[in-house]
Amino acid sequence: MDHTTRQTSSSTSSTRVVDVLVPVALNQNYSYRVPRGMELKAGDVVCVPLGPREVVAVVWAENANPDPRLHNRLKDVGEKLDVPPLKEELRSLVDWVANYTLSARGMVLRMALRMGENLGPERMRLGVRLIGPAPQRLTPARRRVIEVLSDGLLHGKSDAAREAGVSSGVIDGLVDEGTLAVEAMPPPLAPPAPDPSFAQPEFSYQQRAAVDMMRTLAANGTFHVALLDGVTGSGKTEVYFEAIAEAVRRGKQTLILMPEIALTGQFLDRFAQRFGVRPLEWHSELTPRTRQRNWAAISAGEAPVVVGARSALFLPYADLGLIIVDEEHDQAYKQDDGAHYHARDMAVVRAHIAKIPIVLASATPSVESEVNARKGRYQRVALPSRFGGQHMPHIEAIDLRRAPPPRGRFISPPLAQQIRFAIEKREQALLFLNRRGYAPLTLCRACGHRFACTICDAWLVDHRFRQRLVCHHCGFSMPRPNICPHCQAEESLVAVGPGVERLQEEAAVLFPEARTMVLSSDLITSIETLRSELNEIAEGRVDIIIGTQLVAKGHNFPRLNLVGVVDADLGLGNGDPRAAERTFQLLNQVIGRAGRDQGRGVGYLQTHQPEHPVMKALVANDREAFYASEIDSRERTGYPPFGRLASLIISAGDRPTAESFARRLAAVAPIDERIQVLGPAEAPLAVIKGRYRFRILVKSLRNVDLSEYLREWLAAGPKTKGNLKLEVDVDPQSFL
Ligand SMILES: Nc1ncnc2c1ncn2[C@@H]1O[C@H](COP(=O)(O)OP(=O)(O)OP(=O)(O)O)[C@@H](O)[C@H]1O
Ligand SMILES: [Zn+2]
Repeated sequence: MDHTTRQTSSSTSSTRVVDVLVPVALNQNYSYRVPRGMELKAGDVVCVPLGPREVVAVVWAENANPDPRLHNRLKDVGEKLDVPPLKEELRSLVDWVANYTLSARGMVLRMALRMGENLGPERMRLGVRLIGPAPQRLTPARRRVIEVLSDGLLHGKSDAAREAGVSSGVIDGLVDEGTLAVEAMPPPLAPPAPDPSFAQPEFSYQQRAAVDMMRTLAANGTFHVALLDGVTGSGKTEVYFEAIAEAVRRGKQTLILMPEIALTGQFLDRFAQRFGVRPLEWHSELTPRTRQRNWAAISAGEAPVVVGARSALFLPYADLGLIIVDEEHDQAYKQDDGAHYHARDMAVVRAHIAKIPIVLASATPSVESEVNARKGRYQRVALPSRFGGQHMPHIEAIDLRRAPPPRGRFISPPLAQQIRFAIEKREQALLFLNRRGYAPLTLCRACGHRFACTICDAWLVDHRFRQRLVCHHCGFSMPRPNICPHCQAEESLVAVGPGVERLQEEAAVLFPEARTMVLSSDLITSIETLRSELNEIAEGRVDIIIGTQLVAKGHNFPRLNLVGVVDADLGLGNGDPRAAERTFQLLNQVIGRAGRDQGRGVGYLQTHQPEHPVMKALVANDREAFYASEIDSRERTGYPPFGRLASLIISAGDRPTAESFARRLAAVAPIDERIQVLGPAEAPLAVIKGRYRFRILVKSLRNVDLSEYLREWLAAGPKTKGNLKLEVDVDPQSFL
């Protein structure tokens, strides 16, 4: 951002007052006087004093009737920043999301203002150029530098040092000798815009119909929701690229939301193959400087296509014309700390406010989107078969009651046999287990002592690679002791149950010649290393991939034909109303990694309940059966989308305080026959980080304004004091 041209306040103030929203945990606007000579309108980004600090904030409205008695106590707007104003469309979104989720408006605004305002101006980059003869004392290092610069062009100073393999001191020495000259580097050129005609693929007959719908939707440019519902490997990405191409042709910006940044690596390359350049990225791993540049490019309209994680939804696009939500069913779209919002749902809201089209893409749509498509509220764009004549994977259940693995092992004999065949055919196998670490529980064989977190209601998970026992809820960790702390027995501790690290150990014993790789979010050191590991897999340099849900979605590994789900029952039966949906989606996604390129994909589900409707639907490749039964049961029980839910989570440093507050709150819930208030009940995760937790579940008919009901209730209810905390989660995804 360029701060060089800005208007600063003059000492004399007019009587004009504006209402400003500051990005802190506050709901209301603050009034500020407008210094004489400063032009301000709604949406302008300003600096204002807030207590002892100056904060970047946004003018929300003119205050036509300021209270004259307050006038002398108001502070002046400090300065107006030279950035484009936040458009009406984005301000409405901030208000809408805050109102719906009961979050402070300032906290929602904050997501739009991640512009890196405290970084200061960019440092000028210095370059060097060869201008004079070689010096008398010509060391090998100096010779290498001269060689690198022999083209006579300006090279970045640090680039030149790196290329020549020397320290910057060697370069400075050559500058002193008059061999090289230092010059300022010109500012980096903006990357070229994506070229919509760069490399358009040939589409199959089935894809062509979908592509036509995508182009029409993007060309019409009005609010419209399409559900791009295509089986894994059907070419959804290629198809929605055509909507993007159309938006680019029309000079509009596109936002592509992805549930996880882990997925974006291969995606960036595929995008570049289609459009000639990579899109701009937006996620939490960007360096502050890149974030600053990208924010500026997005708000100036210089970024035609942005791919990002959920927070990218709140950026100030100059001219947004299309939103794509990839893997729309993914629960990672729900943010559960700070403002609780669902990025897919809020993306539909943004599209509606901005009057632009939106595409929700998935092989296993959420039940909500599926119902919307069935009712005709969303347009279904279907790709029912895979691209290039590839078959859908064949799925079989392995009944663990009949074919159990040997004691202390987790891979059943039939699955081991299939992995062996795959390796012999020089194909890859993926073992999927959604459990990080080595073992979910450690206990003492002598006294039965189980290692639990001291401040959470959770077992400590054994992480052998890090050699620690770790709490997955608060991050507490300790070395794995040699002696039981309870009975002092030696060598008595045993790992119970599998995690991905333990599976790798088992795979190494079963298939000693195979190259294995574990992929799990806790083992990722940086997004770059993850991307290179995923590349290694794609290039076939790994035989057995062992992974958590990190590998389940979106990836394209050409040599992978076998997927073994080690514990298909893991996500079922935990009391979560969405357990069946989640399990169906996740297993469908992970098995969908198989057989995408050549050969037939197969998936094996190790399960204790092969007769469960989810397993039966997967084995029969009958998604209709799954949706029919799930939709029917939601309708009967009044669960979303046929009814609405909200959670109130009350926590405190001690149990009685949390419980009594929760009871008092529940007692004053307004009576409404359309609404049920369930609880309070102790949360399934009763203690996290030393905080005792209770939950109240609110369930209503579909047509009730649940947010408004909650607001009235909370306004009348007891106030939180001390370390009591009340969190509101509208449309909860987690019930823990
Ligand atoms: N028209 C096409 N021409 C060439 N290749 C294509 C075409 N359509 C799809 N493909 C290729 O088929 C593979 C699967 O496509 P893609 O990844 O878009 O499917 P998808 O539906 O997004 O899958 P998933 O839901 O499993 O992530 C990719 O390698 C893609 O490049
Ligand atoms: Zn803990």
